[in-house]
Amino acid sequence: MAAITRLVKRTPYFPCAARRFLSHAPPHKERNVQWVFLGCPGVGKGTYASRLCNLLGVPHIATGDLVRSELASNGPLSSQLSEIVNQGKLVSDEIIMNLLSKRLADGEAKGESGFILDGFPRTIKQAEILEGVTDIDLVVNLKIQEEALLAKCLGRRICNQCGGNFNVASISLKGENGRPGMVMAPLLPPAHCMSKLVTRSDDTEEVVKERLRIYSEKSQPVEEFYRSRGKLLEFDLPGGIPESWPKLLQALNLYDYEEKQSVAA
Ligand SMILES: Nc1ncnc2c1ncn2[C@@H]1O[C@H](COP(=O)(O)OP(=O)(O)O)[C@@H](O)[C@H]1O
Repeated sequence: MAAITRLVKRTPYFPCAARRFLSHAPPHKERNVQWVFLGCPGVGKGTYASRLCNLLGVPHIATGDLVRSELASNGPLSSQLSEIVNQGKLVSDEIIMNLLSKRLADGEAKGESGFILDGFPRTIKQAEILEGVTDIDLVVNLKIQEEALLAKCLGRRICNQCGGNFNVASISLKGENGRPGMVMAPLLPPAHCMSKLVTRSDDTEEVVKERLRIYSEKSQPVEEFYRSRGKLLEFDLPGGIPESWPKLLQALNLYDYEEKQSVAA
């Protein structure tokens, strides 16, 4: 992680300069996982990435969270960011690299190692920068049927006290033309969060549609970037968390690992 932090700090967005630091990357076996989660808005990247981070003991670094906390800080970037995010557009690579660099440096100071990145990289340029500074072991591309994405974004609720993510959408898609049906039960908060639920300002129908459009234009090419490097694991979510979590662990060869962890706990 030290190498990526150093690099991002010194050369926020120049991939060529970034490559010079590659030799500082720690040897593969001596470090924790360095994974990336890709997927459309609403697919559940945050939910599954944060569960895996708890299991593996690595930080969950979501660039969307970094953007939202910068926004909430009312710092010099706040009004610019608020305009971009509320239109469903992407923040510039330069701003994202600076926010990420700061997050990595803070984590490094606390002794963090490894990571799961969620929502980054989102453009080919970001993927190239990342490739120039560190080795990504695996990229998980989460997918669900397109019809569910909008409903999942509109149903998303966040507890403004504990930060927990919930979803009030109840999704039921019929199977057709060989495609299986899918049921996703709402993910309801505990009673003490109920009165504190808020909706993200960019989770409106108009903005979600724009985010989905931008995903297919700017972020889908990132899937191909990793596919061509043999790093992409495609994972079709079969339903909600109860069905999907065990299958995801199997796909990642972590099923036994989770059992051992829960026995040890
Ligand atoms: N890697 C990134 N590059 C550019 N903008 C980003 C990036 N990550 C997050 N953002 C900004 O933050 C917003 C929210 O991101 P995120 O929470 O990942 O939402 P979602 O995946 O649900 O669209 C994005 O719409 C975008 O404006």
